[in-house]
Amino acid sequence: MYMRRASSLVRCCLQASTRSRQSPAHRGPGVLSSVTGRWRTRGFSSDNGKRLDTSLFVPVEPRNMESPGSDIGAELTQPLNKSEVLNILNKFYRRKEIQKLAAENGLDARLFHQAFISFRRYVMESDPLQVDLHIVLSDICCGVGHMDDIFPFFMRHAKQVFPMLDCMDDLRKISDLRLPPNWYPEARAIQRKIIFHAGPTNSGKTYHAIQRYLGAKSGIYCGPLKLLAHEIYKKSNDAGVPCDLITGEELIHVDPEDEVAVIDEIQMIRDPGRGWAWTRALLGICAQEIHLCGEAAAINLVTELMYTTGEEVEVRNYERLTSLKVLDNALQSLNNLRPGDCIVCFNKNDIFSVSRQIEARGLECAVIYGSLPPGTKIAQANKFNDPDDQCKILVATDAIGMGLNLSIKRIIFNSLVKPSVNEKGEKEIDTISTSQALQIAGRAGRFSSMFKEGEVTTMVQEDLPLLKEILDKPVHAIQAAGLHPTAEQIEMFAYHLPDATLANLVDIFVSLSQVDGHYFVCNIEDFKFVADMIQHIPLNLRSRYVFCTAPINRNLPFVCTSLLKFARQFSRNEPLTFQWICKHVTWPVSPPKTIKDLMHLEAVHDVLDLYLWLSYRFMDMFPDAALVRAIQRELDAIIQTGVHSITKLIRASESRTALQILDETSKDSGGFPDGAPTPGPRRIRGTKSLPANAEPQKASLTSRLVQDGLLTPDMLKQLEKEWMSRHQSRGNQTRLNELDILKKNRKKK
Ligand SMILES: Nc1ncnc2c1ncn2[C@@H]1O[C@H](COP(=O)(O)OP(=O)(O)OP(=O)(O)O)[C@@H](O)[C@H]1O
Ligand SMILES: [Mg+2]
Repeated sequence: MYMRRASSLVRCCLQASTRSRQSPAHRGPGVLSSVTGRWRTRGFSSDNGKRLDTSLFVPVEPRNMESPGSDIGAELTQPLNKSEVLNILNKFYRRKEIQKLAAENGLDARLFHQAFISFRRYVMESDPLQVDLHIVLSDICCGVGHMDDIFPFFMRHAKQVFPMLDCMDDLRKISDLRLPPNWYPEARAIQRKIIFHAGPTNSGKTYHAIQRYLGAKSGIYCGPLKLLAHEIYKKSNDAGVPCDLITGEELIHVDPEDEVAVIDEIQMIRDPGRGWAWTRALLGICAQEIHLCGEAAAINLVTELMYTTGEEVEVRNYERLTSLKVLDNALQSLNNLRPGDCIVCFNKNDIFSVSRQIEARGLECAVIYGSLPPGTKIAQANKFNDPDDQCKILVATDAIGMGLNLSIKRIIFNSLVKPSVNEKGEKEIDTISTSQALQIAGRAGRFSSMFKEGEVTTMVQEDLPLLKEILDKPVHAIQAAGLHPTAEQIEMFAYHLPDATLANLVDIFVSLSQVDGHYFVCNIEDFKFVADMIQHIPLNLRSRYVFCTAPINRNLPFVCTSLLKFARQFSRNEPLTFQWICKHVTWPVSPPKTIKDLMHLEAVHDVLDLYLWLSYRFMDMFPDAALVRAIQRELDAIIQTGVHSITKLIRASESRTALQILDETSKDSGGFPDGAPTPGPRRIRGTKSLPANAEPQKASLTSRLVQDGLLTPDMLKQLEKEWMSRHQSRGNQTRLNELDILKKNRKKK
């Protein structure tokens, strides 16, 4: 997220490259030597000690090499006996010397096998066979040649199947990420002053950096959360210093140099998914003064990185401005809530469930989670912050977890486990880190708020010792900064490997890449996901790369299919007009009636965000940004009213959910799994999720069964289990969410 002090919105359009590409295979096989001993190149287990994953090398269908016309080989020698040739080839494959030689030429066992299969097929199926190879095979059949003489031909073929064998040195050079500072010559051309504002949460780091930003002639602020960016945006405009707001993770290059740049929450540089954006900002921003704000754990790394740019770092340390106390008692019951409490959950379902229970106690609460539009988040935050508003409880995800200034007295962790994606791109569920816990806890007792002392605790007593343990752990110094291959690097890779898909290119890139100890390559799963999704759409590489870096949530099917449609329309060179996008999102939209409607509207908001993000990059093809921004604001307002009465939506969803799930269950299982109902209680008592006014004659089979008392709680549980296992594989996230809500509500009963 970037904020720029300038009067007009800054835009950037990446230029599409039209450079023609030529595959190494087109350059011809070169001169072959039949002296096998001379076929030595470097192996792949590589100079940097890192083993290349050759499973990423996707074989390419070899191009037709035989000369047209008559079978000159047969005329010069004799026709080949195919079964004899097959026998020779198989022996060739099994020879230890050949395997060793192949390995020395870059073919590990896997590649050797794949290349051989392809070579054998080529030899057996070519008619006529290349003259030189025909002669060599004929000599071997006659006992005047040696089997090893096949090797050069085999290697020539292998290089066609795996073109990267021929350009490993080039590929290694391109993917050498050991000097990232050199990627930003404009920034290297100026001497920047780096000031690091270090300290715990709520110590005034951002405040001091922003004071300088406000005083400068021009400036840029970069931060991790939309809500935080809005906070700064508002502060700036309130102070009479106009500024613009740009969202999206990509650093937008603009020509003029700024006087001041603020990069907030610099410790995010270690983030396995997004760290690269901080590295890029730190190394690439052209400003006379760069103000970094964040945890002291980043000081050493930043100082080391700045040695390589020749820039000195001035560290300013801050102390916490207010006290923060970890309580000895958990909240235990929502009956113990007090004004100024914020319950932090790590998934949306818990948000809905908790807010519903709070409302059932006659209390009003504000709700903030990541996928809400900024306007809605701000409205909810304002409502909670407003001393005259009766809404004094906040239920939020860690969307409030960094840098924000809210009127929170006490943070209550609903749980301490959070799903995340690790360095390898794998999903994990783990307890939150000390840094995350400190950041979230640090929202309590903000200096600027009415609560000058912060408190932190958990929902359940058993979690409290763990919270204390997490908070007491030292935050280790950050070791490495994230990197991401640039468009230029990928483009150079594509030049050498024109037949590889973009996802395959980045995989090979990451596998080959060399980084020094100060950096790591961020996980690229989201990038690859989009790359695979749009692979079949004809796009030039630059445009394809831009689409792949679009910040989308790949768990939202509507957003993913929208990106796909955008890319398709783009590839046809048909501008995505306002009418087109309205039709696509079926604008105008109705206010949400259920949580599912709300989620859909959030996804529509994301789609409009995507449009705007792409419009910065491709102005001509996404020409109606102003109009889209206008309907996005309207949509934000519609979502705001929905969230305002979120508990009503939850209630509506609950009653629908029960029937929907039961319907689904009956459809999927074809009625009862065992045929006859088991004996037991005749009625599910207090199942509030069934509508009281359901008409028996119109209700679904399952709801009638429930009403007739033929479905017992145990049977329902069993059905749910089966339904879950059937649907899990289909990734029907919304339904599962709804089911979760239902289950939690039943537990309450
Ligand atoms: N010297 C000051 N004068 C007035 N207000 C201040 C001062 N220092 C900090 N504040 C206010 O205190 C609050 C906390 O400060 P700030 O947001 O800068 O903390 P931080 O160290 O950046 O915290 P975090 O690590 O959570 O981002 C803000 O509302 C800020 O405006
Ligand atoms: Mg801050």
